[in-house]
Amino acid sequence: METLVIEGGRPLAGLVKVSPAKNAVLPIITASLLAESACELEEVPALADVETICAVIRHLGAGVERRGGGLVITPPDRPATEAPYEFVRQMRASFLVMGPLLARAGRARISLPGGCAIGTRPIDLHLKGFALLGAKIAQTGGYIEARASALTGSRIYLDFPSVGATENIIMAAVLARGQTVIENAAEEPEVVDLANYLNAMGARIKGAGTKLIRIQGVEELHGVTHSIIPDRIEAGSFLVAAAITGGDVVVENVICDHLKPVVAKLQEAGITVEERESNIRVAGNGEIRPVDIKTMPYPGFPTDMQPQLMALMTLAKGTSVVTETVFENRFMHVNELKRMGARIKVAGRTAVVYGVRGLTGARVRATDLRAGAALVLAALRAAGETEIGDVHHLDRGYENLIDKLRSLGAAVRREERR
Ligand SMILES: CC(=O)N[C@H]1[C@@H](OP(=O)(O)OP(=O)(O)OC[C@H]2O[C@@H](n3ccc(=O)[nH]c3=O)[C@H](O)[C@@H]2O)O[C@H](CO)[C@@H](O)[C@@H]1O
Ligand SMILES: C=C(OP(=O)(O)O)C(=O)O
Repeated sequence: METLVIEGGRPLAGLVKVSPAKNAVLPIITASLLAESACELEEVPALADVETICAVIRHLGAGVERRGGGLVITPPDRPATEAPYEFVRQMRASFLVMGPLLARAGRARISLPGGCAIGTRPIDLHLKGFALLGAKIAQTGGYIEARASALTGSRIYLDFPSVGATENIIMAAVLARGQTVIENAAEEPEVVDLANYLNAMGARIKGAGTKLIRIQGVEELHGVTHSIIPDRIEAGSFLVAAAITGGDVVVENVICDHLKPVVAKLQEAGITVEERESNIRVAGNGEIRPVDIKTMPYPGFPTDMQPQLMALMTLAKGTSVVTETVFENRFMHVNELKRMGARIKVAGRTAVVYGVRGLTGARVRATDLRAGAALVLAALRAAGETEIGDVHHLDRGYENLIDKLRSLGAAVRREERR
């Protein structure tokens, strides 16, 4: 088993550059299937999830080529229409090919994504949207099959502002006949980046970034060159790394607006945060005040930063309450943090974190991507050595994590251990 071994207790210092956003690049890669000609993405992070989505669209007939740090995607004239279990099992976001395939090929057969460590994660809202656009949906043998001879614009109200459903419906609707209106749409910056990409390709999407998105269908889309927004969750994770170690770090390549809820919580916790045009400096002074956190859809506090903030709160001077409203089971990191000396009690969707004076290194296991990030953060501050198992989860979403942490002075290495 591959593990990360971290010798804690070193304040991080220096400058770290954030990579392009995983959650923006994945739908953008699938949206490239909608174009009639090649698309170029200027900088694409080397992440396991990016490899997976590229394998999916290659399987569908697209050409995908690395060019420098970017990707050139040549969409197929007639895409294959099936995304098998092997891909969707590896990564749920593979389901984001369904919208483009319905739009381009009029049919799609995609393996039903299962639940995962953070929740059951149904796809009912995606399917409701496709059905309202005129698709016939059936489920057989663990696959969702959707067919539509022609999609027609419709009014779609989402019961919850699901990021994936908003993106998948946008991608299905851009080539539909007439107008689609998505109400209670997700407002996440990654939805906006996808809409900007599609609009540059010739789509007519208005209102992305608000709760009401209007899409006027067009005949066809053409290839473009696009640059992906910075990863706000990677950025937030480094901000917490500086805070938890009492370090002084400049996090470069950020859009400050996207980080408002995270920065606000760090400031409330007594951490010095200086926001500049494209970077944020964080200086921890060793003392962390307790803060309460409630995860919400954007612009609320992001669920993808909840485990990392909880790691910080384990060392606060007092008690914090963390409420997870987006996913029903996103507390798998709690027991692992407890192995390092944290005091946390969970009741339903609420965790009460009683700050302790210090954490100690231990053998722990990453159960998912952000749970893994929380353990890395705790380990950076803990006394002694922490060994984090199942690091493949971190490879999904943190590009060059070890090099970036080392450049800030962390003692971290990757090892094969039993
Ligand atoms: C690749 C990607 O971008 N992943 C992000 C995306 O995931 P993802 O797009 O899967 O997250 P959603 O916004 O769809 O999910 C939010 C909530 O809605 C529920 N739901 C969703 C769809 C549906 O059809 N029915 C339903 O009930 C989910 O179970 C969950 O409880 O947004 C999440 C919420 O910000 C982030 O944590 C993920 O990092
Ligand atoms: C939950 C996450 O990703 P995914 O939706 O791909 O599981 C994440 O990035 O934290």
